[in-house]
Amino acid sequence: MLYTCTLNPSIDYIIHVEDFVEGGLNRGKNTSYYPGGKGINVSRVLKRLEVANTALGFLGDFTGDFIKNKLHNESIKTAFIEVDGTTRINMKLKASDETEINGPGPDISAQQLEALYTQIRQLNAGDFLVAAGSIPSTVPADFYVKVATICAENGVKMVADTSSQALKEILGTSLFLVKPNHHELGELFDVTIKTTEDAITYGKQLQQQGAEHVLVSMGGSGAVYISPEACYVAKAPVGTVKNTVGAGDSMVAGFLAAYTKGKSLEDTFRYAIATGSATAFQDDLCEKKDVDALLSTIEITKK
Ligand SMILES: Nc1ncnc2c1ncn2[C@@H]1O[C@H](COP(=O)(O)OP(=O)(O)OP(=O)(O)O)[C@@H](O)[C@H]1O
Ligand SMILES: O=P(O)(O)OC[C@@]1(O)O[C@H](CO)[C@@H](O)[C@@H]1O
Repeated sequence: MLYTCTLNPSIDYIIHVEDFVEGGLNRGKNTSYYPGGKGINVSRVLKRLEVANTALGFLGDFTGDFIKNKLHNESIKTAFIEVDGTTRINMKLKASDETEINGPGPDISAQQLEALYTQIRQLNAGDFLVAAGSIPSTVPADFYVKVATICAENGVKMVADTSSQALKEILGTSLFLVKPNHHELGELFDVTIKTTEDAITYGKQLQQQGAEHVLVSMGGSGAVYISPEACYVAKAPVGTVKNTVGAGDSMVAGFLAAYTKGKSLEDTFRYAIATGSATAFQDDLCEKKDVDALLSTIEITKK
């Protein structure tokens, strides 16, 4: 079974503003509301790629209900723990640049956190757990370390997509997949990643520290994949970019969908890139047909 865990879900409120003026009254043109948060994005894309999964994490109040209802409408199983505060609304402002304002999220009590650890302890060997996104300020900073330890003890394959600080802390435990973008990878080693060669060099160091599969995403420049067997590089397909929010999460979902369906590692990488880019070319997250349409355009080089 596949599970995702989002400690701090969000409604992503996307608003397009022409000629944005800081400090002035701006009138938005089109607006959309999507269930968001990194793990939830992974759940939604996995479902669209026909992979059943269950979304875990914390939700509260009317914004939490919105997210739960949307996920149920998409036939995604959920086992969220209810909290007293209000799940956040993250604003994604589309003007000449993309600006994001992510809220802090509701408080999580020690009992609510313990309830989540109990759920994670109940996962079985061979299950996958995608733990993704920021840690709310009321959750101890060692959350990912604890989850990685529980997963390692129980044979659960953990996928981590989080900040470079949280990633730094879990290195050394056995992880199935990590997917930093090139900025996060650079922060981890206090360097600037400029080229695919740099990404391979530092991605290999992540692998030596316990991550079986390492994907380094590089936005419109594509990605690098350090597999247990070889390194692969791919350019991103060319298209009209509409919304890159969730492109990285989609890449993780694409990787897991292909991997769990038994594709070769090279084809798994191809599917991951296609899924990330298919989302970048849509307003919402991609559908399977969008991914399939891009597959033949992706060239992979083995390094
Ligand atoms: N401008 C783009 N054009 C084509 N593909 C893109 C573009 N931006 C992102 N992608 C695709 O999505 C993948 C992941 O993108 P990116 O490196 O931006 O992830 P990220 O920083 O984790 O994103 P996020 O946190 O918003 O989910 C890329 O490897 C690429 O396949
Ligand atoms: O504040 P965090 O948890 O770091 O990131 C949250 C978020 O920006 O990440 C997703 C895109 O990856 C969005 O759906 C969501 O708004």
